[in-house]
Amino acid sequence: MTEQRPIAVLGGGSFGTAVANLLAENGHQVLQWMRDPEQAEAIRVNRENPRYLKGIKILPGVTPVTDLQATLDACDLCFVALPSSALRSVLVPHAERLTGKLLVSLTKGIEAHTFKLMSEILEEIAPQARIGVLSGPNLAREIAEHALTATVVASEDEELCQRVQAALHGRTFRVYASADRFGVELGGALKNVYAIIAGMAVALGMGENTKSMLITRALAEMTRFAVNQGANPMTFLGLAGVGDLIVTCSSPKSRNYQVGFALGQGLSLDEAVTRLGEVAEGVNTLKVLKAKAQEVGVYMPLVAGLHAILFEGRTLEQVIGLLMRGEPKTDVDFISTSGFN
Ligand SMILES: NC(=O)C1=CN([C@@H]2O[C@H](COP(=O)(O)OP(=O)(O)OC[C@H]3O[C@@H](n4cnc5c(N)ncnc54)[C@H](O)[C@@H]3O)[C@@H](O)[C@H]2O)C=CC1
Ligand SMILES: O=C(CO)COP(=O)(O)O
Repeated sequence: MTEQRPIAVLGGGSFGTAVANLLAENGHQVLQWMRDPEQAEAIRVNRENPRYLKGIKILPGVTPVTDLQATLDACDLCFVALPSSALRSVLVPHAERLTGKLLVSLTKGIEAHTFKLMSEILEEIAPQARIGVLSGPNLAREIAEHALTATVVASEDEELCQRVQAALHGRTFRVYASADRFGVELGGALKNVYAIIAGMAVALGMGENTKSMLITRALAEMTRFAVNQGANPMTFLGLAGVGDLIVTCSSPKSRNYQVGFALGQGLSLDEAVTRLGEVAEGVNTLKVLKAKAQEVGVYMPLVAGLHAILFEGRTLEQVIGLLMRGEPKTDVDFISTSGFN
């Protein structure tokens, strides 16, 4: 299935640029929309996005554009790689143009105040659009450098999944399909919080046992929350769950991990975010997730602990003490404890 019309990628950051290049590599004409005309002009002239993906050659099939209306009119398939804080405000003025389009969110965040995932916002803005998400262990720079990578496209709309697979499958990029849009998207949003904790642990010189404990307990916590919200826990065993959790909690290339690392080095949250200069979705997700977990009564000690350090004036030592001395629990939530005599 070849796309007859150009494909849109909304967002001029690192992930939008990496995905635009992948599509162009597969022979598609890509309109990459960004809000900054100077950035678009620089990419047009130099074929590089120096602020967000320095050193990566942007292929001729990618055209940087700044007219969102014209971009949406020209395309049927549209990937949305905007920060979660911007997605709604960018698209609301163009709601009518989205009817019938295939909108695929690449954004891994949760909206403050509404607790909506990005595809839910898309659905609300454009009820007549066809909606999907793409999520997985997908560091933008590694994709751009052609590291072998896999991801998940998730939608109830099977044809949408097939079109995204056809558009993105390539020599170094493999796309799996899932019908569990909610679970896939939730996994991508939640793991950012734990990447901050993992970065912090590394900066503090903690060992591999600690990292493994963190990742595994993070998975337990994420899954517990997801099940409470109605998601299928099995999805968390896939690329968009444990896969993304591993890469983001292990890689200094992850921006959330970098924020955590800077915090572990003693920087304040503001300093850490400023030093990064890119989107770290986990900071906002932490705030909304802590409130939601409390509201629905889901036990999320790692989320509560990081929140206490960043926003409630607790010290790391106090939080570690509380976590390690917490009452004994069973290992895996979803295995019945009736096996004990
Ligand atoms: N970079 C990565 O490795 C991956 C990122 N993602 C997700 O993709 C989303 C976008 O992230 P990145 O591209 O990495 O961010 P980035 O920090 O590299 O770039 C953000 C881009 O958004 C633009 N932007 C900010 N506010 C805007 C607004 N109001 N209107 C229009 N454009 C605006 C900025 O100008 C910049 O071009 C995030 O939700 C992230 O979690 C998902 C997978 C991998
Ligand atoms: O989502 C990502 C990898 O899958 C990218 O993570 P960061 O936003 O932390 O860089």
